[in-house]
Amino acid sequence: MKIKNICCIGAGYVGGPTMTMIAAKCPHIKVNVVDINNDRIALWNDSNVDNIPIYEPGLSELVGQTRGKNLFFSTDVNAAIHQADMIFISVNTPTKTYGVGKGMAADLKYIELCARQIAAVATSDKIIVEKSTLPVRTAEALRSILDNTGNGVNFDILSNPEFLAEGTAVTDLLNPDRVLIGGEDSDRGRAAQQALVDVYANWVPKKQILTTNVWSSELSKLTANAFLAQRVSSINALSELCEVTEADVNEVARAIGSDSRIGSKFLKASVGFGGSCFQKDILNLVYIAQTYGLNEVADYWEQVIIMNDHQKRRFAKKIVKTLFNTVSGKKIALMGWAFKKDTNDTRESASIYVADYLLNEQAEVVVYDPKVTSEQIYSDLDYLGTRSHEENRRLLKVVKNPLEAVHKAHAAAILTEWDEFKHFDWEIIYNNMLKPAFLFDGRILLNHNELEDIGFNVYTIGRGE
Ligand SMILES: NC(=O)c1ccc[n+]([C@@H]2O[C@H](COP(=O)([O-])OP(=O)(O)OC[C@H]3O[C@@H](n4cnc5c(N)ncnc54)[C@H](O)[C@@H]3O)[C@@H](O)[C@H]2O)c1
Ligand SMILES: O=c1ccn([C@@H]2O[C@H](COP(=O)(O)OP(=O)(O)O[C@H]3O[C@H](CO)[C@@H](O)[C@H](O)[C@H]3O)[C@@H](O)[C@H]2O)c(=O)[nH]1
Repeated sequence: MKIKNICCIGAGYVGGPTMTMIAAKCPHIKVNVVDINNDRIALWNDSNVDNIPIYEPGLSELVGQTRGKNLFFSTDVNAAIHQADMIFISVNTPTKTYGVGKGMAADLKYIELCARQIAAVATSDKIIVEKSTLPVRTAEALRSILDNTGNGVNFDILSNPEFLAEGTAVTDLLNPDRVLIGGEDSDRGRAAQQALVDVYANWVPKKQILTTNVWSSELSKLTANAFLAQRVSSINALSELCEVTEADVNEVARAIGSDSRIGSKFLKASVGFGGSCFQKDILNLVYIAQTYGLNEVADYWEQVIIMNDHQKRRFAKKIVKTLFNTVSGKKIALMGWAFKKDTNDTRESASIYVADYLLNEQAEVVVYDPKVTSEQIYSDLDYLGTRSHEENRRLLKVVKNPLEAVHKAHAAAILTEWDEFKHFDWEIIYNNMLKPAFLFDGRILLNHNELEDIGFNVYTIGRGE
Protein backbone atom coordinates (compact mmCIF):
# COMPACT_ATOMS: atom_id res chain seq x y z
CA MET A 1 0.00 0.00 0.00
CA LYS A 2 1.53 3.33 -1.03
CA ILE A 3 0.54 6.35 1.02
CA LYS A 4 -0.37 9.43 -1.05
CA ASN A 5 -2.25 11.59 1.41
CA ILE A 6 -1.53 12.13 5.10
CA CYS A 7 -3.65 14.06 7.58
CA CYS A 8 -2.25 15.07 10.96
CA ILE A 9 -4.70 16.18 13.65
CA GLY A 10 -2.90 18.61 15.98
CA ALA A 11 -0.56 21.36 14.73
CA GLY A 12 1.48 21.65 17.91
CA TYR A 13 5.10 21.08 18.92
CA VAL A 14 4.95 17.54 17.56
CA GLY A 15 2.46 17.68 14.67
CA GLY A 16 3.98 20.84 13.12
CA PRO A 17 7.67 19.83 12.95
CA THR A 18 7.03 16.11 12.30
CA MET A 19 4.72 16.73 9.37
CA THR A 20 7.02 19.40 7.97
CA MET A 21 9.82 16.81 7.89
CA ILE A 22 7.61 14.18 6.23
CA ALA A 23 6.54 16.74 3.61
CA ALA A 24 10.14 17.78 3.00
CA LYS A 25 11.36 14.21 2.60
CA CYS A 26 8.34 12.80 0.75
CA PRO A 27 7.43 15.24 -2.03
CA HIS A 28 5.08 12.58 -3.49
CA ILE A 29 2.86 12.71 -0.36
CA LYS A 30 0.37 15.50 0.29
CA VAL A 31 0.39 16.40 3.99
CA ASN A 32 -2.54 18.27 5.58
CA VAL A 33 -1.98 19.45 9.16
CA VAL A 34 -5.23 20.43 10.85
CA ASP A 35 -6.13 21.94 14.20
CA ILE A 36 -9.18 23.41 15.90
CA ASN A 37 -7.10 26.36 17.11
CA ASN A 38 -7.69 29.08 14.48
CA ASP A 39 -4.94 31.36 15.80
CA ARG A 40 -2.34 28.61 15.65
CA ILE A 41 -3.26 27.66 12.09
CA ALA A 42 -3.22 31.33 11.04
CA LEU A 43 0.36 31.61 12.34
CA TRP A 44 1.43 28.43 10.52
CA ASN A 45 0.04 30.09 7.37
CA ASP A 46 1.48 33.55 8.09
CA SER A 47 3.07 35.04 4.98
CA ASN A 48 6.19 35.74 7.04
CA VAL A 49 7.48 32.27 7.79
CA ASP A 50 9.37 33.56 10.84
CA ASN A 51 5.98 33.98 12.54
CA ILE A 52 5.15 30.26 12.74
CA PRO A 53 3.89 29.51 16.25
CA ILE A 54 6.80 27.32 17.33
CA TYR A 55 10.38 28.40 17.65
CA GLU A 56 12.77 25.60 16.65
CA PRO A 57 16.13 26.16 14.99
CA GLY A 58 15.82 25.40 11.25
CA LEU A 59 12.05 24.88 11.29
CA SER A 60 10.87 28.07 9.62
CA GLU A 61 13.26 27.46 6.68
CA LEU A 62 11.86 23.96 6.22
CA VAL A 63 8.27 25.23 6.39
CA GLY A 64 9.18 27.89 3.81
CA GLN A 65 10.42 25.17 1.43
CA THR A 66 7.35 22.91 1.68
CA ARG A 67 4.30 25.01 2.60
CA GLY A 68 1.87 25.43 -0.28
CA LYS A 69 3.66 22.66 -2.26
CA ASN A 70 2.79 19.45 -0.44
CA LEU A 71 2.36 20.81 3.11
CA PHE A 72 -0.88 22.56 4.09
CA PHE A 73 -2.20 23.91 7.38
CA SER A 74 -5.95 24.23 7.86
CA THR A 75 -8.82 24.18 10.33
CA ASP A 76 -10.94 22.01 8.03
CA VAL A 77 -10.47 18.77 9.97
CA ASN A 78 -13.25 16.87 8.19
CA ALA A 79 -11.94 17.56 4.69
CA ALA A 80 -8.43 16.43 5.68
CA ILE A 81 -9.76 13.22 7.29
CA HIS A 82 -11.87 12.52 4.26
CA GLN A 83 -8.93 12.76 1.81
CA ALA A 84 -6.34 10.88 3.86
CA ASP A 85 -5.03 7.30 3.55
CA MET A 86 -3.19 7.72 6.83
CA ILE A 87 -4.18 9.89 9.82
CA PHE A 88 -1.72 10.86 12.54
CA ILE A 89 -3.29 11.83 15.86
CA SER A 90 -0.95 14.34 17.41
CA VAL A 91 -3.16 16.14 19.90
CA ASN A 92 -2.26 17.02 23.48
CA THR A 93 -2.60 14.43 26.25
CA PRO A 94 -2.11 16.54 29.40
CA THR A 95 -2.36 15.32 32.98
CA LYS A 96 -6.02 15.13 34.07
CA THR A 97 -7.10 18.09 36.20
CA TYR A 98 -10.45 16.62 37.32
CA GLY A 99 -12.20 13.41 38.32
CA VAL A 100 -10.69 9.94 38.56
CA GLY A 101 -6.89 10.02 38.15
CA LYS A 102 -6.77 13.81 38.72
CA GLY A 103 -3.15 15.00 38.80
CA MET A 104 -1.81 11.65 37.56
CA ALA A 105 -3.56 10.04 34.59
CA ALA A 106 -3.33 11.33 31.02
CA ASP A 107 -6.46 13.13 29.89
CA LEU A 108 -7.55 11.29 26.75
CA LYS A 109 -10.58 13.42 25.92
CA TYR A 110 -8.89 15.06 22.92
CA ILE A 111 -7.83 11.65 21.58
CA GLU A 112 -11.34 10.29 21.95
CA LEU A 113 -12.83 13.31 20.17
CA CYS A 114 -10.46 12.71 17.26
CA ALA A 115 -11.42 9.03 17.07
CA ARG A 116 -15.13 9.88 17.06
CA GLN A 117 -14.64 12.52 14.38
CA ILE A 118 -12.60 10.16 12.18
CA ALA A 119 -15.22 7.44 12.55
CA ALA A 120 -18.02 9.84 11.65
CA VAL A 121 -16.30 11.30 8.60
CA ALA A 122 -14.35 8.40 7.05
CA THR A 123 -15.90 6.79 4.00
CA SER A 124 -12.81 4.81 2.96
CA ASP A 125 -10.27 2.62 4.83
CA LYS A 126 -7.75 4.55 6.94
CA ILE A 127 -4.57 3.81 8.82
CA ILE A 128 -4.71 5.58 12.18
CA VAL A 129 -1.35 6.45 13.72
CA GLU A 130 -1.03 7.24 17.42
CA LYS A 131 1.64 9.97 17.41
CA SER A 132 0.61 11.48 20.75
CA THR A 133 2.12 9.90 23.88
CA LEU A 134 -0.51 7.54 25.26
CA PRO A 135 -1.01 5.12 28.14
CA VAL A 136 -0.33 1.52 27.23
CA ARG A 137 -3.46 -0.15 25.76
CA THR A 138 -5.00 3.08 24.42
CA ALA A 139 -5.18 1.46 20.96
CA GLU A 140 -7.78 -0.90 22.41
CA ALA A 141 -10.04 2.03 23.31
CA LEU A 142 -9.44 3.66 19.93
CA ARG A 143 -10.39 0.44 18.14
CA SER A 144 -13.60 0.17 20.13
CA ILE A 145 -14.66 3.73 19.29
CA LEU A 146 -13.69 3.48 15.61
CA ASP A 147 -15.35 0.12 15.04
CA ASN A 148 -18.52 0.91 16.97
CA THR A 149 -19.19 4.37 15.59
CA GLY A 150 -17.77 4.14 12.05
CA ASN A 151 -19.41 3.70 8.66
CA GLY A 152 -18.26 0.12 8.15
CA VAL A 153 -14.84 1.05 6.72
CA ASN A 154 -11.64 -0.63 7.98
CA PHE A 155 -9.32 1.09 10.43
CA ASP A 156 -5.80 -0.15 11.15
CA ILE A 157 -4.21 1.29 14.26
CA LEU A 158 -0.48 1.86 14.63
CA SER A 159 1.54 3.30 17.50
CA ASN A 160 4.35 5.60 16.34
CA PRO A 161 5.51 7.62 19.36
CA GLU A 162 7.64 10.68 18.77
CA PHE A 163 11.03 11.00 20.47
CA LEU A 164 12.08 14.49 19.31
CA ALA A 165 13.29 16.89 21.99
CA GLU A 166 12.34 20.55 21.78
CA GLY A 167 15.11 22.89 20.74
CA THR A 168 16.60 20.14 18.53
CA ALA A 169 13.39 18.97 16.83
CA VAL A 170 14.63 19.43 13.26
CA THR A 171 17.91 17.56 13.72
CA ASP A 172 16.18 14.88 15.81
CA LEU A 173 13.62 14.33 13.05
CA LEU A 174 16.28 14.37 10.36
CA ASN A 175 18.53 11.83 12.13
CA PRO A 176 16.41 9.93 14.65
CA ASP A 177 18.18 7.33 16.82
CA ARG A 178 15.22 5.15 15.93
CA VAL A 179 11.68 5.31 14.64
CA LEU A 180 9.31 3.02 16.51
CA ILE A 181 6.21 1.55 14.85
CA GLY A 182 3.90 -0.77 16.76
CA GLY A 183 1.31 -2.72 14.80
CA GLU A 184 -1.24 -5.49 15.13
CA ASP A 185 -0.17 -9.06 14.45
CA SER A 186 -2.41 -9.75 11.44
CA ASP A 187 -2.08 -9.47 7.67
CA ARG A 188 -3.79 -6.08 7.67
CA GLY A 189 -1.76 -4.94 10.69
CA ARG A 190 1.54 -5.90 9.08
CA ALA A 191 0.58 -4.20 5.79
CA ALA A 192 -0.30 -1.00 7.66
CA GLN A 193 2.99 -1.17 9.57
CA GLN A 194 4.89 -1.60 6.30
CA ALA A 195 3.10 1.40 4.76
CA LEU A 196 4.40 3.61 7.57
CA VAL A 197 7.87 2.03 7.43
CA ASP A 198 7.92 3.00 3.74
CA VAL A 199 7.12 6.64 4.58
CA TYR A 200 10.05 6.93 7.01
CA ALA A 201 12.35 4.89 4.75
CA ASN A 202 12.44 7.94 2.45
CA TRP A 203 15.13 9.30 4.75
CA VAL A 204 15.66 7.04 7.79
CA PRO A 205 17.94 3.97 7.36
CA LYS A 206 15.82 0.80 7.57
CA LYS A 207 17.83 -0.67 10.46
CA GLN A 208 16.77 2.30 12.57
CA ILE A 209 13.08 1.67 11.98
CA LEU A 210 11.96 -0.69 14.74
CA THR A 211 8.71 -2.61 14.51
CA THR A 212 7.02 -4.08 17.60
CA ASN A 213 3.58 -4.97 18.80
CA VAL A 214 1.30 -2.03 19.65
CA TRP A 215 1.56 -2.40 23.43
CA SER A 216 5.37 -2.49 23.47
CA SER A 217 5.45 0.63 21.34
CA GLU A 218 2.98 2.53 23.55
CA LEU A 219 4.82 1.52 26.72
CA SER A 220 8.29 2.22 25.27
CA LYS A 221 7.48 5.92 24.92
CA LEU A 222 6.57 6.32 28.60
CA THR A 223 9.56 4.18 29.55
CA ALA A 224 12.04 6.23 27.50
CA ASN A 225 10.91 9.45 29.17
CA ALA A 226 10.94 7.82 32.61
CA PHE A 227 14.56 6.62 32.10
CA LEU A 228 15.71 10.01 30.79
CA ALA A 229 14.08 11.94 33.62
CA GLN A 230 15.39 9.41 36.13
CA ARG A 231 18.95 10.24 35.06
CA VAL A 232 18.33 13.94 35.62
CA SER A 233 16.80 13.30 39.05
CA SER A 234 19.68 10.95 39.92
CA ILE A 235 22.35 13.53 39.13
CA ASN A 236 20.29 16.25 40.81
CA ALA A 237 20.07 14.12 43.97
CA LEU A 238 23.85 13.82 43.89
CA SER A 239 24.22 17.56 43.30
CA GLU A 240 22.84 18.22 46.77
CA LEU A 241 25.32 15.79 48.28
CA CYS A 242 28.13 17.46 46.32
CA GLU A 243 27.23 20.84 47.80
CA VAL A 244 27.88 19.60 51.34
CA THR A 245 30.94 17.43 50.66
CA GLU A 246 33.15 19.63 48.43
CA ALA A 247 32.68 17.20 45.54
CA ASP A 248 31.82 18.89 42.23
CA VAL A 249 28.80 17.46 40.40
CA ASN A 250 30.24 18.22 36.96
CA GLU A 251 33.36 16.25 37.84
CA VAL A 252 31.28 13.38 39.20
CA ALA A 253 29.13 13.41 36.03
CA ARG A 254 32.25 13.30 33.84
CA ALA A 255 33.77 10.50 35.89
CA ILE A 256 30.71 8.26 35.81
CA GLY A 257 29.70 9.25 32.27
CA SER A 258 33.04 7.99 30.93
CA ASP A 259 31.90 4.49 31.83
CA SER A 260 30.43 3.31 28.53
CA ARG A 261 27.78 1.35 30.44
CA ILE A 262 26.49 4.61 31.96
CA GLY A 263 27.17 7.03 29.08
CA SER A 264 27.71 10.77 29.25
CA LYS A 265 24.36 12.19 28.11
CA PHE A 266 21.60 13.47 30.39
CA LEU A 267 23.89 13.90 33.38
CA LYS A 268 23.73 17.68 33.59
CA ALA A 269 22.61 18.74 37.04
CA SER A 270 20.12 21.60 36.95
CA VAL A 271 17.45 23.54 38.77
CA GLY A 272 15.15 20.65 37.82
CA PHE A 273 13.73 19.27 34.63
CA GLY A 274 10.74 20.91 32.96
CA GLY A 275 8.89 20.52 29.70
CA SER A 276 5.51 19.18 28.76
CA CYS A 277 6.52 15.53 28.78
CA PHE A 278 8.70 14.21 31.60
CA GLN A 279 6.43 14.97 34.55
CA LYS A 280 3.22 14.18 32.69
CA ASP A 281 4.50 10.88 31.33
CA ILE A 282 5.98 9.65 34.61
CA LEU A 283 2.81 10.54 36.51
CA ASN A 284 0.93 8.59 33.88
CA LEU A 285 3.29 5.62 34.30
CA VAL A 286 2.83 5.76 38.07
CA TYR A 287 -0.94 5.87 37.64
CA ILE A 288 -0.95 2.91 35.24
CA ALA A 289 1.18 0.85 37.66
CA GLN A 290 -1.20 1.76 40.50
CA THR A 291 -4.26 0.74 38.52
CA TYR A 292 -2.69 -2.71 37.99
CA GLY A 293 -1.99 -2.85 41.77
CA LEU A 294 1.79 -2.62 41.23
CA ASN A 295 2.46 -0.29 44.14
CA GLU A 296 6.21 -0.87 44.42
CA VAL A 297 6.62 -0.10 40.72
CA ALA A 298 4.53 3.06 41.11
CA ASP A 299 6.48 4.25 44.17
CA TYR A 300 9.80 3.61 42.44
CA TRP A 301 9.00 5.93 39.53
CA GLU A 302 7.18 8.52 41.62
CA GLN A 303 10.45 9.22 43.40
CA VAL A 304 11.80 10.78 40.18
CA ILE A 305 9.11 13.48 40.43
CA ILE A 306 9.52 13.93 44.18
CA MET A 307 13.25 14.57 43.69
CA ASN A 308 12.56 17.03 40.86
CA ASP A 309 10.10 19.03 42.97
CA HIS A 310 12.67 19.07 45.77
CA GLN A 311 15.37 20.36 43.42
CA LYS A 312 13.25 23.30 42.19
CA ARG A 313 12.20 24.19 45.72
CA ARG A 314 15.65 23.97 47.25
CA PHE A 315 17.07 26.29 44.57
CA ALA A 316 14.45 28.92 45.42
CA LYS A 317 15.01 28.39 49.16
CA LYS A 318 18.75 28.81 48.67
CA ILE A 319 18.18 32.24 47.13
CA VAL A 320 16.14 33.36 50.15
CA LYS A 321 18.58 31.90 52.68
CA THR A 322 21.63 33.43 50.97
CA LEU A 323 20.01 36.85 50.78
CA PHE A 324 20.08 36.99 54.60
CA ASN A 325 16.84 35.03 54.99
CA THR A 326 14.61 37.62 53.38
CA VAL A 327 13.90 38.72 49.84
CA SER A 328 10.97 40.90 50.78
CA GLY A 329 11.10 44.04 48.59
CA LYS A 330 14.36 42.87 46.98
CA LYS A 331 14.73 42.87 43.24
CA ILE A 332 15.69 39.47 41.81
CA ALA A 333 16.39 39.03 38.10
CA LEU A 334 15.41 35.67 36.64
CA MET A 335 17.36 34.98 33.47
CA GLY A 336 15.36 32.57 31.33
CA TRP A 337 11.77 31.34 31.47
CA ALA A 338 11.76 28.60 28.79
CA PHE A 339 12.19 25.04 30.16
CA LYS A 340 15.40 24.65 28.12
CA LYS A 341 17.31 26.68 25.56
CA ASP A 342 16.29 27.10 21.92
CA THR A 343 12.56 26.77 22.52
CA ASN A 344 9.78 29.21 23.39
CA ASP A 345 7.95 26.43 25.25
CA THR A 346 7.51 27.08 28.96
CA ARG A 347 5.36 24.15 30.04
CA GLU A 348 6.42 22.93 33.52
CA SER A 349 9.51 25.15 33.38
CA ALA A 350 11.39 25.32 36.69
CA SER A 351 11.32 29.13 36.36
CA ILE A 352 7.56 29.17 37.00
CA TYR A 353 7.97 27.46 40.38
CA VAL A 354 11.04 29.44 41.41
CA ALA A 355 9.26 32.70 40.55
CA ASP A 356 6.15 31.64 42.45
CA TYR A 357 8.20 30.77 45.53
CA LEU A 358 10.03 34.11 45.44
CA LEU A 359 6.79 36.05 44.93
CA ASN A 360 5.37 34.32 48.00
CA GLU A 361 8.42 35.66 49.85
CA GLN A 362 7.45 39.14 48.60
CA ALA A 363 10.40 39.52 46.24
CA GLU A 364 10.24 41.93 43.33
CA VAL A 365 10.82 39.51 40.46
CA VAL A 366 11.98 40.67 37.02
CA VAL A 367 12.18 38.18 34.15
CA TYR A 368 14.23 38.27 30.98
CA ASP A 369 13.94 35.56 28.32
CA PRO A 370 15.02 36.00 24.70
CA LYS A 371 12.11 34.02 23.18
CA VAL A 372 9.20 33.87 25.61
CA THR A 373 6.49 36.56 25.47
CA SER A 374 5.29 38.42 28.56
CA GLU A 375 1.73 37.12 27.89
CA GLN A 376 3.04 33.56 28.19
CA ILE A 377 4.93 34.30 31.40
CA TYR A 378 1.88 35.85 33.08
CA SER A 379 -0.38 33.08 31.83
CA ASP A 380 1.99 30.45 33.34
CA LEU A 381 1.84 32.22 36.70
CA ASP A 382 -1.92 32.75 36.55
CA TYR A 383 -2.36 29.04 35.80
CA LEU A 384 -0.83 28.15 39.19
CA GLY A 385 -3.67 30.04 40.85
CA THR A 386 -1.46 31.23 43.74
CA ARG A 387 -2.52 34.87 43.47
CA SER A 388 -4.76 37.07 41.35
CA HIS A 389 -4.16 38.06 37.74
CA GLU A 390 -3.63 41.69 38.87
CA GLU A 391 -1.23 40.79 41.65
CA ASN A 392 0.96 38.69 39.34
CA ARG A 393 1.27 41.69 37.00
CA ARG A 394 1.99 44.06 39.87
CA LEU A 395 4.64 41.89 41.54
CA LEU A 396 6.46 40.43 38.53
CA LYS A 397 7.85 42.45 35.64
CA VAL A 398 8.94 41.16 32.26
CA VAL A 399 11.65 43.05 30.40
CA LYS A 400 13.09 42.84 26.91
CA ASN A 401 16.61 43.83 27.86
CA PRO A 402 18.88 41.88 30.23
CA LEU A 403 20.48 45.06 31.59
CA GLU A 404 17.06 46.37 32.59
CA ALA A 405 16.47 43.10 34.44
CA VAL A 406 19.59 43.38 36.57
CA HIS A 407 19.51 47.14 37.12
CA LYS A 408 19.67 47.68 40.92
CA ALA A 409 18.93 43.99 41.48
CA HIS A 410 20.14 42.21 44.62
CA ALA A 411 20.54 38.94 42.79
CA ALA A 412 20.42 37.34 39.35
CA ALA A 413 19.50 33.69 38.80
CA ILE A 414 20.18 31.67 35.64
CA LEU A 415 17.21 29.41 35.02
CA THR A 416 17.54 28.54 31.31
CA GLU A 417 20.85 27.70 29.64
CA TRP A 418 20.48 30.19 26.75
CA ASP A 419 23.82 30.58 24.93
CA GLU A 420 23.54 34.37 24.95
CA PHE A 421 23.89 34.40 28.76
CA LYS A 422 27.44 33.06 28.35
CA HIS A 423 28.32 36.01 26.14
CA PHE A 424 26.94 38.77 28.36
CA ASP A 425 29.40 41.33 29.71
CA TRP A 426 29.08 40.21 33.33
CA GLU A 427 31.27 43.07 34.50
CA ILE A 428 28.73 45.60 33.24
CA ILE A 429 25.97 43.56 34.83
CA TYR A 430 27.87 43.53 38.13
CA ASN A 431 28.30 47.30 37.99
CA ASN A 432 24.54 47.71 37.51
CA MET A 433 23.59 45.57 40.50
CA LEU A 434 23.33 46.39 44.20
CA LYS A 435 26.17 45.12 46.38
CA PRO A 436 26.82 42.49 47.55
CA ALA A 437 25.78 41.16 44.14
CA PHE A 438 24.60 37.55 44.21
CA LEU A 439 24.52 35.20 41.26
CA PHE A 440 22.69 31.86 41.39
CA ASP A 441 23.56 29.57 38.49
CA GLY A 442 20.80 26.98 38.16
CA ARG A 443 22.32 25.56 35.00
CA ILE A 444 26.06 25.45 35.82
CA LEU A 445 26.40 27.61 32.71
CA LEU A 446 28.85 30.39 33.50
CA ASN A 447 32.54 30.64 34.37
CA HIS A 448 32.30 30.99 38.13
CA ASN A 449 35.97 31.86 38.76
CA GLU A 450 35.65 34.83 36.39
CA LEU A 451 32.42 35.94 38.06
CA GLU A 452 34.02 35.73 41.50
CA ASP A 453 36.98 37.76 40.23
CA ILE A 454 34.53 40.43 39.07
CA GLY A 455 33.11 40.51 42.59
CA PHE A 456 29.98 38.35 42.45
CA ASN A 457 28.99 36.04 45.28
CA VAL A 458 28.27 32.91 43.26
CA TYR A 459 26.09 29.97 44.20
CA THR A 460 25.83 27.11 41.73
CA ILE A 461 24.08 23.78 41.71
CA GLY A 462 26.31 20.90 42.73
CA ARG A 463 29.32 22.65 44.21
CA GLY A 464 29.85 23.85 47.75
CA GLU A 465 30.64 27.52 48.42
N1 LIG B 1 6.28 18.53 22.85
C1 LIG B 1 7.13 17.55 22.60
O1 LIG B 1 8.33 17.75 22.49
C2 LIG B 1 6.64 16.14 22.44
C3 LIG B 1 7.53 15.17 22.01
C4 LIG B 1 7.08 13.86 21.86
C5 LIG B 1 5.75 13.55 22.11
N2 LIG B 1 4.89 14.51 22.52
C6 LIG B 1 3.49 14.15 22.70
O2 LIG B 1 2.78 14.57 21.52
C7 LIG B 1 1.46 15.00 21.87
C8 LIG B 1 1.25 16.42 21.39
O3 LIG B 1 2.15 17.25 22.07
P1 LIG B 1 2.40 18.77 21.63
O4 LIG B 1 3.51 19.27 22.47
O5 LIG B 1 2.51 18.82 20.14
O6 LIG B 1 1.02 19.41 22.07
P2 LIG B 1 0.45 20.85 21.68
O7 LIG B 1 -0.46 21.24 22.78
O8 LIG B 1 1.56 21.75 21.27
O9 LIG B 1 -0.42 20.57 20.36
C9 LIG B 1 -1.58 19.82 20.33
C10 LIG B 1 -2.56 20.47 19.35
O10 LIG B 1 -3.69 19.62 19.19
C11 LIG B 1 -4.82 20.45 18.95
N3 LIG B 1 -6.05 19.68 19.17
C12 LIG B 1 -6.53 19.18 20.35
N4 LIG B 1 -7.68 18.51 20.14
C13 LIG B 1 -7.94 18.61 18.82
C14 LIG B 1 -8.99 18.11 17.98
N5 LIG B 1 -9.98 17.36 18.48
N6 LIG B 1 -8.95 18.39 16.67
C15 LIG B 1 -7.95 19.12 16.14
N7 LIG B 1 -6.92 19.62 16.87
C16 LIG B 1 -6.92 19.35 18.19
C17 LIG B 1 -4.63 21.60 19.92
O11 LIG B 1 -5.39 22.72 19.53
C18 LIG B 1 -3.10 21.83 19.83
O12 LIG B 1 -2.77 22.84 18.90
C19 LIG B 1 1.33 14.81 23.38
O13 LIG B 1 0.77 13.54 23.61
C20 LIG B 1 2.78 14.83 23.84
O14 LIG B 1 2.96 14.09 25.03
C21 LIG B 1 5.30 15.80 22.68
O1 LIG C 1 21.16 16.42 31.51
C1 LIG C 1 20.08 17.01 31.48
C2 LIG C 1 19.16 16.89 30.41
C3 LIG C 1 17.96 17.57 30.46
N1 LIG C 1 17.66 18.36 31.54
C4 LIG C 1 16.37 19.06 31.58
O2 LIG C 1 15.34 18.13 31.31
C5 LIG C 1 14.24 18.77 30.67
C6 LIG C 1 13.85 18.03 29.41
O3 LIG C 1 14.86 18.18 28.44
P1 LIG C 1 14.85 17.38 27.05
O4 LIG C 1 14.59 15.95 27.31
O5 LIG C 1 16.08 17.71 26.33
O6 LIG C 1 13.62 18.10 26.28
P2 LIG C 1 12.12 17.62 25.94
O7 LIG C 1 11.69 18.42 24.77
O8 LIG C 1 11.30 17.64 27.17
O9 LIG C 1 12.28 16.10 25.42
C7 LIG C 1 11.92 14.96 26.19
O10 LIG C 1 10.53 14.75 26.13
C8 LIG C 1 10.03 14.57 24.77
C9 LIG C 1 8.53 14.49 24.87
O11 LIG C 1 8.08 13.22 25.17
C10 LIG C 1 10.69 13.33 24.18
O12 LIG C 1 10.20 13.13 22.85
C11 LIG C 1 12.20 13.49 24.18
O13 LIG C 1 12.81 12.31 23.67
C12 LIG C 1 12.66 13.76 25.60
O14 LIG C 1 14.07 14.02 25.61
C13 LIG C 1 14.70 20.21 30.41
O15 LIG C 1 14.19 21.06 31.40
C14 LIG C 1 16.20 20.12 30.50
O16 LIG C 1 16.79 21.33 30.87
C15 LIG C 1 18.55 18.49 32.58
O17 LIG C 1 18.29 19.20 33.55
N2 LIG C 1 19.74 17.81 32.53
